[in-house]
Amino acid sequence: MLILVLNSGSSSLKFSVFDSERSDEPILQGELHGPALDCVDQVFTRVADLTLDAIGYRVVHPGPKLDRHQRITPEVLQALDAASGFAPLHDPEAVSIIRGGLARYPQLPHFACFDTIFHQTMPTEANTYPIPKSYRDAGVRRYGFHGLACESVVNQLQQTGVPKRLIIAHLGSGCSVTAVVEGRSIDTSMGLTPTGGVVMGTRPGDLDPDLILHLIRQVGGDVEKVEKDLNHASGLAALSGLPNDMKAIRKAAQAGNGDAVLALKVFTRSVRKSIGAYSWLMGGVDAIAFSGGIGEHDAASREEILVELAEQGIEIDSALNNAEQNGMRRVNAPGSNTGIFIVPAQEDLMIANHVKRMMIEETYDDDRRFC
Ligand SMILES: Nc1ncnc2c1ncn2[C@@H]1O[C@H](COP(=O)(O)OP(=O)(O)O)[C@@H](O)[C@H]1O
Ligand SMILES: CC(=O)OP(=O)(O)O
Ligand SMILES: [Mg+2]
Repeated sequence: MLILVLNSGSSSLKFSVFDSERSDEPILQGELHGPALDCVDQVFTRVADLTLDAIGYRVVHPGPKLDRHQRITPEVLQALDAASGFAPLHDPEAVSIIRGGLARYPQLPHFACFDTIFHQTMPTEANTYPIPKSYRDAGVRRYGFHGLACESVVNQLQQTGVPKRLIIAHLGSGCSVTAVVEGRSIDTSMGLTPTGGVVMGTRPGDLDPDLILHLIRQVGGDVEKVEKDLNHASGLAALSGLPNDMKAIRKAAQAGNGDAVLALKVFTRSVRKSIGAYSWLMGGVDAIAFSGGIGEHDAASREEILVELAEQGIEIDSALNNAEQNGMRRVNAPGSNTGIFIVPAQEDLMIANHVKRMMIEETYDDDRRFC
């Protein structure tokens, strides 16, 4: 079964093709940057010779109504259009990519897999905001994102046994920290939207709520401008004055650029605070896993986030942390009570697995209908 997976993140369109009966390794994979529809056209050219069986799309925010990964129908598309305001950096592009896919491959089944599903195990006290009931009744709650990435981290850690109390720091263009107990999300830093939580590439993370009202007043009530500034022009990029690229920001900081140095300090401090809070919440932490472009590749961020925690039993091994390696690996010092892992996010494989499962379930349902 050949499954094309399209993962549109805030800074890239990643694509993979899996031969799902044969291997967990994709037969084709790539990453494109630029306008979503140009990127998706390039993907369709690259896969033109393949006989695809299905397409799976990553969608960040499904809105309040869709509560499972599912086949894309006109009703699902309508719900996703309505949800676009919840994730302005992600959903409009994902929906236009889906429409491009439906137009190019009308005969194929298309499936949407959501970032939120993994976090449905959060207890009510974790997903409830202390705001008036009328808002809560209209779907205003913590949803949590990067769920497919978190699911893939948990799956990969199964090789060595999933630690009971795990914290996942998914640090990519968007960044989040998730507390996981026995493989299930119990709390996560992103909230109603993927703009909240820890500091990110172009997003600020959590802010004083009245700060946002203050900004809106400051620009004469122009909500769209503030929304754009908070999603596209904040975070590491705003503080450093550089593009949203950790490699460039690190290089500038090493060359003595004070704004870049401050940006990195604000970023690593916010992730460290979030890890600390979840460790306290769980009564301790057995393992910390870093994933995402920064989490996987930026050794300095990992080191800065976990510096001087040896007394708390959390100690990174500098040589292991700086070793040029790929794949899942353990980088804690031998004496560290807490395991420290680098785990590549495999959102694409999770989507392919869900698509395969949904296709099998649909066949089974069809069989039953024929009985
Ligand atoms: N080798 C590297 N060293 C440091 N940072 C890296 C490296 N590779 C990627 N990154 C950073 O990872 C971030 C993008 O993460 P990624 O997970 O790919 O993004 P997306 O959220 O779009 O999926 C960028 O800040 C990028 O600079
Ligand atoms: C939810 C989110 O922020 O995703 P990404 O990191 O891919 O932009
Ligand atoms: Mg991503």
